[in-house]
Amino acid sequence: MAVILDGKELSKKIRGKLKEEVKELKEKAGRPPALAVVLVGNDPASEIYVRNKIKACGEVGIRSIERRLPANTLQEELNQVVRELNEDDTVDGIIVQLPLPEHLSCREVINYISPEKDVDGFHPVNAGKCLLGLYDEGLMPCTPAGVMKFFEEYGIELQGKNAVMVGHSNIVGKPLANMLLNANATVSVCHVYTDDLAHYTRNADILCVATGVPHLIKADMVKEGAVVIDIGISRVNGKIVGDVDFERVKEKASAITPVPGGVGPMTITMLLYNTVKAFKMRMGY
Ligand SMILES: Nc1nc(=O)c2c([nH]1)NC[C@@H]1CN(c3ccc(C(=O)N[C@@H](CCC(=O)O)C(=O)O)cc3)C=[N+]21
Ligand SMILES: [Mg+2]
Repeated sequence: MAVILDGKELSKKIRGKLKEEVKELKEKAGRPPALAVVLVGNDPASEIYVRNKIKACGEVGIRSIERRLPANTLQEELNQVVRELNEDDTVDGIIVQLPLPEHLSCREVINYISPEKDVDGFHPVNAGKCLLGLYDEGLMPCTPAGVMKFFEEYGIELQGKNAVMVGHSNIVGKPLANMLLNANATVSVCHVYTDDLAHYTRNADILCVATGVPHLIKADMVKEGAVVIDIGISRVNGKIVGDVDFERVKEKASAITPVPGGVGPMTITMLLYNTVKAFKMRMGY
């Protein structure tokens, strides 16, 4: 049976350390690190995610600012809100909760976020630093960074391993594939158009899946002893499920992340981590 990679437990450990650090930083700077969350419209899932992020900030002592805008906000108005947050010296991190209403461009607003406050790591400047492996010089996207923390924490070797990334989104698949490559894994990137997906996944020592297709990965698609990272999150009949058939795959894998309780909590933990990092970089600490 596989080792369960526990994102709640690892989050607790990292958040505990962050809380201590925030306390010291607050004394030194005379103010705490601050995260601004911009939420456009009232998508119920986004409301929950934003609430969870704000709660997590409170738990480690990060100040949070919620900027709520109506669903019919114009692009120019949204861009303007970001510009104001860029100029506010007491704000260290800015995120614009996705997805945005149809008429708004996320690419356009992300380009307005000052790269040093881009705690989602979505700005092209941070994407470039991620590509180059300049992790310390910028802010890395939270979900891929959280996955890399699992490998670190559990001593999972990447060098020379066959790593397969299923999913090629800009926020997860591409940056995570790139981080695995920077760690000297041999990386294949697959996606919904891949012919014979199982051919790739069966050869994976490290299998990362971020497609949003519930239970796409069945046990017969997984190599004995593989490390399986499930980054999918869907709701099926009111139940949260990942992209991996957890119950069967866990019998075959050597390590696996559950959904919920795996990558999800680590995403929020890395958002807190990035906010503290942005604060330190901005203060010159
Ligand atoms: N600008 C922006 N940045 C994001 O990082 C971002 C976003 N927009 N839009 C939505 C997605 C999704 N996302 C998740 C974060 C945590 C959990 C999480 O903590 N999940 C829990 C379960 C939560 C539940 O019960 O629904 C878990 O997996 O255990 C899930 C999903 C961040 N996103
Ligand atoms: Mg076994």
